Amino acid sequence: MVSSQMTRVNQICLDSSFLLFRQLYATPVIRLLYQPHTDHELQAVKTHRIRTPPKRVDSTRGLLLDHECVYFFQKGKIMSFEAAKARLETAGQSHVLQFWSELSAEESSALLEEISQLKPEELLEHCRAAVEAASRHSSADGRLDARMEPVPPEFIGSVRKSDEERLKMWGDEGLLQISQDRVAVLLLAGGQGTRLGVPYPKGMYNVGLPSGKTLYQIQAEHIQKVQELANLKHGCRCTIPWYIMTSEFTLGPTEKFFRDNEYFGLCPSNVVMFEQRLIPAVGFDGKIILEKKNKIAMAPDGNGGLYRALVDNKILEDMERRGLEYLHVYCVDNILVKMADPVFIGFCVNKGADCGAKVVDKAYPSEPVGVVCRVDGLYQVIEYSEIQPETAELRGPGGELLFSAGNICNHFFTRGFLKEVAEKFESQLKQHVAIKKVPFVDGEGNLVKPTKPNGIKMEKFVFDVFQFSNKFVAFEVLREEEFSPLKNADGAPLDTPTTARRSLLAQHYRWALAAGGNFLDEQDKPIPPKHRIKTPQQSAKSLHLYHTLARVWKSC
Ligand SMILES: CC(=O)N[C@H]1[C@@H](OP(=O)(O)OP(=O)(O)OC[C@H]2O[C@@H](n3ccc(=O)[nH]c3=O)[C@H](O)[C@@H]2O)O[C@H](CO)[C@@H](O)[C@@H]1O
Repeated sequence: MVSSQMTRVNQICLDSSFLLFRQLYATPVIRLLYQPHTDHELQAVKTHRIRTPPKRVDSTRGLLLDHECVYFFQKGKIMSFEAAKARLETAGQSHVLQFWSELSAEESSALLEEISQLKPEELLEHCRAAVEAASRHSSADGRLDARMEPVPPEFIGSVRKSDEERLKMWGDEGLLQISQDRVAVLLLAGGQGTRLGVPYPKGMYNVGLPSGKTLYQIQAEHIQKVQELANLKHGCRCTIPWYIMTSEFTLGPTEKFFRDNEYFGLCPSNVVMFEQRLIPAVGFDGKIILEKKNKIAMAPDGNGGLYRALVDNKILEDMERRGLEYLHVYCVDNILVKMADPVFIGFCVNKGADCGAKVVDKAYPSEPVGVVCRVDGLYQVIEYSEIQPETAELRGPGGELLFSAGNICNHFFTRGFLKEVAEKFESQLKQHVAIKKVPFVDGEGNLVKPTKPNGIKMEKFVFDVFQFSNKFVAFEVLREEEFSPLKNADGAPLDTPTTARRSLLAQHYRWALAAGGNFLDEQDKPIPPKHRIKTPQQSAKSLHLYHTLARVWKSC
């Protein structure tokens, strides 16, 4: 059995170091401490005839060698306790190993694995930047309000203000690009969804529709429908690949959910899941927070972690290999999201944009959506948590909100632009700071749930690349057709499962009416069209537009 007094703890690579190790030490018996679960590990077990453990499954990734050394896999690097110690010392974080002597073999290997993913220089810089950002956070220095200006109207396309012919032209362009396999969608699904409060990824949520469909299923079916429309119009068999960015918290359950549901009819090779990085939470003293004796408090690096994850996981190469030129990036929780929307894609392509954002008219000044605007002449989103209430309430000459372009986290990027961002600008992306209550272990190893904020979490935002664009465009869409986010649990006034469900049902009701449908009651008597299910923002003008859009989609 594993001795807790380990003499050596090392980390090896399955591909080369593993074999080297076998030759050097001529170790006859190798046993896994956990059930292999990735293809890579299963393959290694077969190739190297590693003895798998009895039914005991550990969360650690370790190999037990018969002379009481614990080795474990980690992407080709070798890490010993000494190396980990040196690494942490360089970064001023030696306290991470303070409980080392108390850890079991499994616990220590898990901690080493975590440390092996942190580069000392980056860690040092991360902790320094976190403390600096936190001190700026509480002062007014970093505020951009005084330098904000609205997006000039000529840079905003609008469903509301465009005639049927123009919408059709954009829709046709979008479908043409889709039919030529040049368009993919990318879902940002690495967030922890803390506000909704469910222990599984948000995309698996069922808002209580009569069909019982989850957000993931609705999205998968949407992809299929757009492919079908393009195929019908152009007589082709096109594919819209679906990239899904997850994090350590969401990858496993998301993969399983898709497998269990047979990818909702999509071809698994066209659903590409990858993981964004996690970064440590930092205390106000610049020290990494330990959430367990052997576990650093880690969180995803924000949805702007996308750009690093695209490189880490070779997604841009995958796009190039598939001949993809345009990417529609969106967030997981908007039940009305129109993925690969031909009108939006066509609009952006037609304008020669390398970067674009869908927006809706903000419903009220304090609505929790970012606003698309310009700061010192560059396009930017100022997040709802970073704008001052006085600025959000500013009004133009006609009484309309000055900063009304509400970001709905629907972005268009060309592959060329993403490549440029990844190569040149990723490291310049702004770090946003959130001061949070982060549970931690105290010096005696007791778990403490803080009553006031004690930790700094740093995040990058997906829209912070707008400033690097050569041609940015915004596209205003109808809220009632395209935006109903699921953020909070039922009981909250807005953005709940109930509001999401109602929005989708109301949309389908309008579509049925627009298509000439009638609704019958239980006695088969026609029910007069009900306008009371309209969402508050609906107007007679937008009702007209549903009809126009329905016609455009039908004719595409
Ligand atoms: C930073 C950002 O985009 N903010 C937008 C986001 O705010 P909001 O605060 O709602 O952002 P969320 O935290 O829900 O994240 C948006 C999306 O990013 C994903 N995610 C988040 C964190 C992470 O590390 N990895 C990751 O993939 C989430 O899973 C989600 O799909 O949506 C609102 C509309 O609903 C917009 O008005 C906000 O401007």
